[in-house]
Amino acid sequence: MTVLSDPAKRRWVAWGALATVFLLVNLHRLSTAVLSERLTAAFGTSASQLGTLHAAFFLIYAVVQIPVGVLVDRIGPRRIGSIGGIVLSVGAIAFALSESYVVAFAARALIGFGSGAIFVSILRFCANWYRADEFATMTGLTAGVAGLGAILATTPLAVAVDAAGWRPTVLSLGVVGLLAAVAVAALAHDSPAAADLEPIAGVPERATTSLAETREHLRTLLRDGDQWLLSIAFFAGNGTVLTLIGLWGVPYLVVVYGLDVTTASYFTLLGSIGMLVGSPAVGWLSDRLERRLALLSAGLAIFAVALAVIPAFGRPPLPVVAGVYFVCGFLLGAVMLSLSVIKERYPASASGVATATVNAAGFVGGTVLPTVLGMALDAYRTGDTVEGTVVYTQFGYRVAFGILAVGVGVAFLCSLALLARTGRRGTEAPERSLEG
Ligand SMILES: N[C@@H](Cc1c[nH]cn1)C(=O)NCC(=O)O
Repeated sequence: MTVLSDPAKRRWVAWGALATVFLLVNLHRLSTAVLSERLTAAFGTSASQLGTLHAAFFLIYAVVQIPVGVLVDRIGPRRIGSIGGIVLSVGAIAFALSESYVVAFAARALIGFGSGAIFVSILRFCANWYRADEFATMTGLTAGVAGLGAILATTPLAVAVDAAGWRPTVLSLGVVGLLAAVAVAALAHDSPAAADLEPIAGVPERATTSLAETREHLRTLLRDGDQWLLSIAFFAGNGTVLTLIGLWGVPYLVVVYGLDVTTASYFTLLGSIGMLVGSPAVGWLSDRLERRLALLSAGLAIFAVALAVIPAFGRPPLPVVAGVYFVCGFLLGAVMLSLSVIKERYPASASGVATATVNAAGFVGGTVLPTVLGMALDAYRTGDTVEGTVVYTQFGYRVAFGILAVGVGVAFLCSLALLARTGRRGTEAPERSLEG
């Protein structure tokens, strides 16, 4: 048997193609920090226009999650994943060639639109090609790819942009994306049977989902208390990491510790490294221990306590801050278990829409929390700027990080409520549940 005809090997090649597209998603979504000066020079953007360009991606990404989940269940991850890859790559090419802010904005929106299709397609692909007790590992590995993308979007992207210019760099990413999307179409069939391969032991063949079934799944999800608890936990956990690593983690260090932006960004890099290692590690542990909710709860408890160190002390020693950033990135791995929990609460035919619903909440968190923190910090402006960063008082940052710590604390309480509800119900999940 060759790599392509052995289903146990073929799934890794196909996952690799999907993961390559997801790596590009993460590079694009976090690229604005490195590109900011060039974009300002190219389009004459103001700070708020640049912020809008960046935020538009996250908003569109969150909005398309549930429709993508529905489509992935009905049409399959191969078509939706490859179309998403093509759309985001065309968006990247258009962005690289754009001559005005309006065109650049539309192109960036297109990148967000196509990108929104990728992660949920990968999860549905994994549900169709991997056993239930491999799902958290695969989700964690995929989330680890996001950590790698976050790392590549820093110094490596800056080096490439310095060497080749921003337009050729983004153009090249677009071309690589097109090739990866073609690889997805060629390799990532919806199931082993769809690829004319033998079934994989322990992986049932999935039927496609009818429109009536999809409607019923959506109705059930809307009324499902477990879904809301998981979505709140994911809103706070995922939103906090996006806020810390993506926005406010650097200005806090610049203003409160007087670090320069480059040194401060090493700390957020530690957070991304935490994400890269923590997501696969926690996913793997969850599959080995056959525990989801207990690990989600323990992870959220440590996450909340670690984060609370900053508001509690205001200016803890720098190695402690480094540890906090790393731990927050690492424990995103525990937060990602929410997706395995919701998948196992629903029949296989709903795995796309179920995971998409919770993932959407995480990206609403990534859109709302940075703004909430910005509003809180605005109440504590000093009127000065350091290295182009607006200065807020140390107390302002204590309030801001306090909001995040309380949010993750609420997520922890949600996980406890889920544990209690699950304990009361016993093992009732329609699909195989790893936890009673
Ligand atoms: N690991 C997350 C992405 C992330 C980065 N910072 C905070 N969250 C992930 O993979 N999420 C799923 C997705 O759709 O990107």
